[in-house]
Amino acid sequence: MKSLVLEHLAKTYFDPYRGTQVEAIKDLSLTVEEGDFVAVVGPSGCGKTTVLNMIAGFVPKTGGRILVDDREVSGPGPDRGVVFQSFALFPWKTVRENVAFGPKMRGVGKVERARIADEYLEMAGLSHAADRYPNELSGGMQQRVGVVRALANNPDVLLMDEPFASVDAQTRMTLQEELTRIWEERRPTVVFITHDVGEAVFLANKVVVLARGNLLAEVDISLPRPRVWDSLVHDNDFKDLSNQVLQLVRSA
Ligand SMILES: Nc1ncnc2c1ncn2[C@@H]1O[C@H](COP(=O)(O)OP(=O)(O)OP(=O)(O)O)[C@@H](O)[C@H]1O
Repeated sequence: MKSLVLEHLAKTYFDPYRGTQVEAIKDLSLTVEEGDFVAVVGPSGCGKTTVLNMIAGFVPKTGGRILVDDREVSGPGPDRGVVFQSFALFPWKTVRENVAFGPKMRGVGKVERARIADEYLEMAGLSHAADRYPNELSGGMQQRVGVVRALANNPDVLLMDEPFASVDAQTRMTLQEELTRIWEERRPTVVFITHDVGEAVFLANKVVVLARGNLLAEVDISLPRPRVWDSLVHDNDFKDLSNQVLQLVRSA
């Protein structure tokens, strides 16, 4: 089953400062199968965030089609969950209320949405923080809440835009391992944008390399799971794949 299909997607911005058009995405076609984990990499300005924002429905496309589960996307919707670099949690709500917010918007009753929130919080090792407020949590914990808040909505596609870029290196590795564990357990369809080639290869089943608004390459990552840094960091296949993707990004 195909969860997400991009067909000849294009985006041209108007740059008001220069008075010129910017072709951010030229002609991009891509299929993401249900339950797949795709990471998108490429040099700064190649159009990664533009693609994600078009899939999310935040930025209107200027050409092509986006299909989620065979339905054409025309704006934001609960079928697509988004996790940003900034945590974007509601500061006046507890962690449990933040996670329960999506189910609440979908009309899920109070008892059931608290149950859903507690289930996801337990999965992310956050049960102890359920009654705390976001400003009482570390950046890494806030980002964990951001991830499970998006998952609790049961989206068809989870869109992640450099979600771990603003936490320290140690926390980032822990979050990457947790995300792979959660993904293996729930198998959501994920599109994950990152600058970090190692992160992309560690997390994904497929790495997509963009270059100047076009698809440059798709690299299958068939490393065994579960993936943990302690073993992968010494793994020759991991090193070879990371080098292959790095060369592609550098040639882009
Ligand atoms: N709102 C906008 N108006 C005009 N041009 C834009 C706008 N947003 C992005 N662009 C341009 O579109 C191109 C792609 O930008 P985008 O942010 O999608 O790239 P990116 O690969 O995500 O970059 P980075 O890795 O630096 O975040 C760039 O040339 C950028 O300057």
